[in-house]
Amino acid sequence: MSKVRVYELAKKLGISSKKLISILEELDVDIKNHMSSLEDDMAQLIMDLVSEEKGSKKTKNETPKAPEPPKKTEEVSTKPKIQKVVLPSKISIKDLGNRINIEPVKLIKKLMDFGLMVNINAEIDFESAKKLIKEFGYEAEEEREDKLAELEKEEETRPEELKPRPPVVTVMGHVDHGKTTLLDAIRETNVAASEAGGITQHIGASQVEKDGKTIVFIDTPGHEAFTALRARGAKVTDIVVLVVAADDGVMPQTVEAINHAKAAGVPIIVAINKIDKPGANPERVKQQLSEYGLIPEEWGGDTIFVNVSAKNRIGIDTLLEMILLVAEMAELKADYNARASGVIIEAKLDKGRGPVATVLVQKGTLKVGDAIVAGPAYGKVRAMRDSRGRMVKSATPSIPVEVMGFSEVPSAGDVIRVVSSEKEAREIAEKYQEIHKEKENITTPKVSLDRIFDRIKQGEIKELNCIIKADVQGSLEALKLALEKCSTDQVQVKIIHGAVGAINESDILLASASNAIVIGFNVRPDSNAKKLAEQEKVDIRTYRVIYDAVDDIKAAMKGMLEPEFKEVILGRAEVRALFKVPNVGTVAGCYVTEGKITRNSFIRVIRQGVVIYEGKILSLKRFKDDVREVMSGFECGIAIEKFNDLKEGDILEAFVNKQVEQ
Ligand SMILES: Nc1nc2c(ncn2[C@@H]2O[C@H](COP(=O)(O)OP(=O)(O)OP(=O)(O)O)[C@@H](O)[C@H]2O)c(=O)[nH]1
Repeated sequence: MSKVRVYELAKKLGISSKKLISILEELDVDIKNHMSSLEDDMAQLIMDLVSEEKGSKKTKNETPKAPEPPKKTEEVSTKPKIQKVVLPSKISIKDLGNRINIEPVKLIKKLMDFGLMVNINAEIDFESAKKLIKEFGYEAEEEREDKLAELEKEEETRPEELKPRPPVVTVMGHVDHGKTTLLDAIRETNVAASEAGGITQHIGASQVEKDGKTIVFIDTPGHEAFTALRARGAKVTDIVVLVVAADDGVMPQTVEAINHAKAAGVPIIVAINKIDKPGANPERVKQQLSEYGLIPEEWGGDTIFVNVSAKNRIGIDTLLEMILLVAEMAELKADYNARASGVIIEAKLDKGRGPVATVLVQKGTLKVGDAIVAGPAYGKVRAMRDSRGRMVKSATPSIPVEVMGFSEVPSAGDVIRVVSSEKEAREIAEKYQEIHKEKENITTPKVSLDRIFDRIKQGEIKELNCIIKADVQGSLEALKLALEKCSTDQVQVKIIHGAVGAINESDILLASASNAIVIGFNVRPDSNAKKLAEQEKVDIRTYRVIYDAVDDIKAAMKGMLEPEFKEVILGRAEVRALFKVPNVGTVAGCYVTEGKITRNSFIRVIRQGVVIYEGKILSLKRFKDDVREVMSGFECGIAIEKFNDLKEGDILEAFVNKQVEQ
């Protein structure tokens, strides 16, 4: 089939262009109108889908969920038996259909129910394939050629072999509250006299000793780095030290850090810093933190607070003692004799030494000479250095080491494993590369409001995690309460983070790591957050009325979310100058930074991430002429109906509401 226009295809299929356009929009196909051309394979897919739909309407007796009869059965049985199939770690929809003798179009439709839009040649991973064919009465087993799966199986814990391991600590807190100074203070006070003058190596994590016990600190402070690793599936940190400056108190990033640590289920120790300062008020910090559930022991809570001055090296010893205490209570243990594995904390290409990576061993003992694999990188441990720069021959659980000998630079968050030979390491790395090089790598969709109901039904979701960002504290509190009240017996709505301000990258990372949706009330995502959300497949919903948000959540939980209108963002422009024009009002001289602005679009005025007005365009001009649209890279004059309070630097977001056909 050659290229075909939308209206031609609609005619061929005997449906209206409007209906076809809505199908295409469902499939995320980028089309402008009924004159747009479609690629061959897309046209073919639509034809298959529509004819399948028509077919299934005719044959009413067919129950699509019933298991297909097994292809070949040795014995004749009356009950449909669950068929086992062996599948590779990646398979195309087409091949999968062939293997289980089910038309690929049926598989595509089922995937659409799961929220995945794919074409017939798209490859899905084993887990997705397994879930998919389960719907058709098949059970999938992964092909044994996947050595990683074997290794993972082998990694099952042997409780009798577990021995205590050192805690791994991440320092978090608001900007300038003293995270870096505190880490420096900890490292310096720990350098033994004999080593004085010895330079601490920054390899990504540092090891310090206290009373003969070891504590490991992650060198990059902050909750972003912590949650980024977590979003990649790596759980590294055992304890969070939350630094709060005694003269400044709880600030927005203090709250972010608390919520990121809580979402990860990691215990928090509070270090009230800068107690040397004249304005220091540790009691006020305790009071403030108690509002976030961090209640000091003397007030009947179970959070440990330590007063410190990172600058004057006061309280550091006590802090270390408290870390050891919390670690002891957490009973951190690992099997020192298991096959070694760990997480890459940091990696780089060193001019002289080639790829080097800092590894935090989590299990077993990593030794020089071990064959290793981490994502696409493999090799043999040539040499290892500890955080003091000393060459070491082995590294036990929790101990950070810089490893040399990788074929290429692995990524932070990759799991490193020891395997039996370098050959095996190479094979596993090649397999990994093969799987990951395809662009159409399907990641499991995170929670999306549209698909909530399906996932509730499948028992996948018991808690609906939400992150709320709002323009003011009052609306934040109101929305929190209103949403929490939406909880039902089956699903609990849980607000894992709420704050005032624009939706930022850290919110998206937290959502990704915790499978949460992000709700913006009168605020918008900044552009980095928007990009990251697309990449991480995080669902962002923005509202201007609390009841709309509540209605949507309720409807999604009942499987009745039927948005009548879908908002489509056309573009953004930045206000660069303002002019007062008689009979018109304020005209903003703008520069279109993204997409386009059209005369009939709606405009949203955003100031520092907060939506301050929504309305219609009154006039759109290029020089003296009224124009229908202005593309990105051009300047224009915009006046907004009934709104004159524009300021330089405001962002004007143009959008239209498209009706979604039911
Ligand atoms: N008086 C006093 N000043 C301190 C103390 N700790 C840190 N500071 C100062 O506070 C400022 C910020 O400290 P940093 O350690 O850079 O803070 P940070 O939290 O790492 O900051 P970011 O990395 O920017 O987030 C620096 O000027 C420090 O010298 C302290 O205990 N007392």
